[in-house]
Amino acid sequence: MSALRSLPPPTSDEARRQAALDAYAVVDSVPEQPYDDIVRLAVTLCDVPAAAISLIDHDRQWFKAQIGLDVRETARSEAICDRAIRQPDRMLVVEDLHEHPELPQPAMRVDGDALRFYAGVPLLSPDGQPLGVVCVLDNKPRTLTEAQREGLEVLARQTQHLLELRRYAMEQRRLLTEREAFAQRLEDARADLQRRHDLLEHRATHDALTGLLNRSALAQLRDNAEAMRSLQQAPYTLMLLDVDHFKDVNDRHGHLLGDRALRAVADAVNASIREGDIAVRYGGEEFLILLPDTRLAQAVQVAERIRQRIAVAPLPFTLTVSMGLAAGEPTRDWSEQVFDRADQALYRAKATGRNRVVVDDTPLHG
Ligand SMILES: Nc1nc2c(ncn2[C@@H]2O[C@H](COP(=O)(O)OP(=O)(O)OP(=O)(O)O)[C@@H](O)[C@H]2O)c(=O)[nH]1
Repeated sequence: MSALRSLPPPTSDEARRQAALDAYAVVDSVPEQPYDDIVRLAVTLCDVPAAAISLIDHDRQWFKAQIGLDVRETARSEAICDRAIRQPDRMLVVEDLHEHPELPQPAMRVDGDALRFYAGVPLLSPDGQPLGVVCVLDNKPRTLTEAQREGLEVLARQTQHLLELRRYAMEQRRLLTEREAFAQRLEDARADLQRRHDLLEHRATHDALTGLLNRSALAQLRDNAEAMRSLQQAPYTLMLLDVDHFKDVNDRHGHLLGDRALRAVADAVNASIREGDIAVRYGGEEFLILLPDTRLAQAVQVAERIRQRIAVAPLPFTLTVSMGLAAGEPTRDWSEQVFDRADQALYRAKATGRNRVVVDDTPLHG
């Protein structure tokens, strides 16, 4: 039985049909067991030597699964399946192809012989676009029983389900990838924000010229529980360092070299102190260095190292500094009294000739 004379022309909106097929990304995919099982069932059900799931892709038909055929694809022009999708709501049955010279006579062989019998049920997308066909084929004329027709229609519906599952899984993967990309963008933005925050915080607490802590960071020291604990548990030393005749350095060598000299002081300080010590650019050419858990005698050695490093700093002139040191008691606040004593020591270092380290009341070097 066939209804060939009433077949409509090729589907008018081929672009939409092709787009519907493309959405499954199934053409040229690897063989898959569930589709192979369907053609195996079709062969058994209809008692034929060949069956296929054919998808009409541009100018070819491509078999997602097939049994009994000698090719994996053919030109669309010789595909009876292409005729079948022109009446998407019905099964196309050609009982004997020899009686229909108006139909393509495919070159492919069915179990070694020319194709004679064809029955195909169109596969539709949910919005009714014909994608291809589940078909059974034989190399001799024949017909299908009602039960076989119904069974073939069931297999076509199962194939459609498989295709929908495939599209659903792809969509899920796409959404997952999108979500991961979004989460990554969020994480990047968070990290960027953190970097900016860190940078701002660094700028707010560090001196731009020397990279040492600035005075406002020193003011925040009282809020730093760890730093305060170390000052409250062991003797510490406070040092004040002031560059000698720095006004002359600027006047004679210019501000740029003056800046370089301040960086050289910072380098010398950094190279002489240990982790946990606190170095602050306290004013223009004044530096404050806090050495937790350090007795005065040790601190004097550190101060001497700083002074000597500065004396040999790679500058086009000799730079000297004066330093005043005072001991801090763990039970006492480090601020006013200790600072005042260190300041007085510094004053004495200046007054007694500069380029020296003075401890509280006693000049140790000069
Ligand atoms: N190049 C440069 N100079 C600075 C900076 N901050 C402060 N100064 C200069 O440091 C000089 C400090 O001079 P004074 O306070 O008179 O002290 P001094 O010349 O070092 O003399 P003594 O401390 O008595 O040895 C001033 O000329 C300031 O302009 C800075 O960031 N860069």
